[in-house]
Amino acid sequence: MLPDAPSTDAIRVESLRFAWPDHPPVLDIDRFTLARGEKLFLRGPSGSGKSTLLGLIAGVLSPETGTVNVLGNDMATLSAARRDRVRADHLGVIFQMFNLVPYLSVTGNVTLPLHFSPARRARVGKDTEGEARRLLGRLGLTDATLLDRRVSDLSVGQQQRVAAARALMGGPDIVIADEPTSALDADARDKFIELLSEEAGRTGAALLFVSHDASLAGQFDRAVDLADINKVGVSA
Ligand SMILES: Nc1ncnc2c1ncn2[C@@H]1O[C@H](COP(=O)(O)OP(=O)(O)OP(=O)(O)O)[C@@H](O)[C@H]1O
Repeated sequence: MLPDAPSTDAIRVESLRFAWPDHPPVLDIDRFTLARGEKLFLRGPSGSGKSTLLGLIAGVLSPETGTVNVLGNDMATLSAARRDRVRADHLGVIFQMFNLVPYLSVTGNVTLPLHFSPARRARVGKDTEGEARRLLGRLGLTDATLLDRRVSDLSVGQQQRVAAARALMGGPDIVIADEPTSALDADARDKFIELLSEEAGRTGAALLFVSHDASLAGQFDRAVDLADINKVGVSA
């Protein structure tokens, strides 16, 4: 695979419009950027289009008009295979509902991205289970007896740490977190963001953290309100 074109932006969205089929527009954004290595907080109320924007950035949705550029790649013009490759090699996503594979162990879930990305596997080296243990430890899951347990047996807070370790596995350039802290109390939430941010910083990954909770903004380099960049108003 050819290297991605150099770009100072990790994500650059320009003149983006998107509507779900048979619905009024959800997003109309002139410009939105995430710099490489930047830790950005994106706030917006429920239903304002945050997950939709993340779907466009990840290339699972296509804009009606405009461009979504990820690490120099215009996602809409890539072949489906190339888009999958950009996603697998460069993006680590913590989903709202975690999307862990329930029948796999903790280690099996954390090492999963390596099966889809030779680039990420190469960055980790041979000891993939050791790296899974290290990441889980850094995120506060230090109990070694958990590693072989099915993720469905874990608490929500523990599952969240597994999801974060999976996103960070193999040093992606961009870590995207879609409202992953709503199940946690304030102390656990702040600690989780601190650890996630530290670990992303260690590898120079950019962090895009999305939430409705404005009180989290102080933990990031920069905060953006979706309402300030999206020309489609929220009626709710
Ligand atoms: N698959 C879909 N088909 C049709 N409409 C959708 C679909 N997914 C989301 N929407 C609509 O798009 C709008 C934005 O939803 P989205 O999930 O992006 O918001 P959000 O800000 O992430 O909300 P939340 O914080 O509750 O997750 C909502 O009006 C929603 O009903």
